[in-house]
Amino acid sequence: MRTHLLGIPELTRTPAVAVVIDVLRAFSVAAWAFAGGAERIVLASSEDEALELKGRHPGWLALKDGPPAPGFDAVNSPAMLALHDLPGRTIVQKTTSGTVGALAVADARLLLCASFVVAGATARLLRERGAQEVTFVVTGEEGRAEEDRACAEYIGRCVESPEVDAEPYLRRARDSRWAASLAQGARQGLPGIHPDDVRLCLQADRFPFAMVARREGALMVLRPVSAPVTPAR
Ligand SMILES: O=C(O)[C@H](CS(=O)(=O)O)OP(=O)(O)O
Ligand SMILES: [Mg+2]
Repeated sequence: MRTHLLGIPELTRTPAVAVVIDVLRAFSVAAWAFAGGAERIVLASSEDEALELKGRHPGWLALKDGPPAPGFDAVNSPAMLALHDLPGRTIVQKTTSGTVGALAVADARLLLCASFVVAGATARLLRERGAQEVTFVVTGEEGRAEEDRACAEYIGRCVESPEVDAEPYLRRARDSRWAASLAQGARQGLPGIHPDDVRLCLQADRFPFAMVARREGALMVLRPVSAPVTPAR
């Protein structure tokens, strides 16, 4: 499988197959939300759109990154999201990097959103779909975020090999600038960051599903899709 790692500003055309990576924290949060029973996640293009959707659908749960904000129910923290009643819920998510990256490749034929916790399942789905060429959108730090690059490289290796040691990739993510920044934010008690967030994000293959984004009417919707276990190439 041929792979390309591109930052959001480097996207000049829509790839046929795109895997949008945001380890810290948007697509780890999304995975934990599905594991907690959430039905779907609507990827909003702006905070205003998220609030407008929430206004029209009061049962939806509006989530944004940064500190808690008026009108929003949740923050972009896997640990704090677990405190909400999630089964069957629709979440509207807007973050600085992850959701922006997904919407930048919304017209891809196959669009997956991924992080370490769904990495193995993402690789299995790519293998099942016979992907020959994949563009990984490295959402953090304009394509330089080490936690996202490590995750992309791990998924790429998992497509090709039956057994890949996740530890070197996780170590790169643990040593990343944004992991350190979140850990420091947690120590300082900054709102919107929980001390368990980095640990919850940096677990390889925790969940058996991949996450597929598709247009559903006017909305871009992310849903979990079970990924069958198939032999590596
Ligand atoms: O909430 C996060 O961890 C980040 C915030 S920022 O982009 O680093 O300012 O958002 P995300 O879109 O999940 O990377
Ligand atoms: Mg990020």
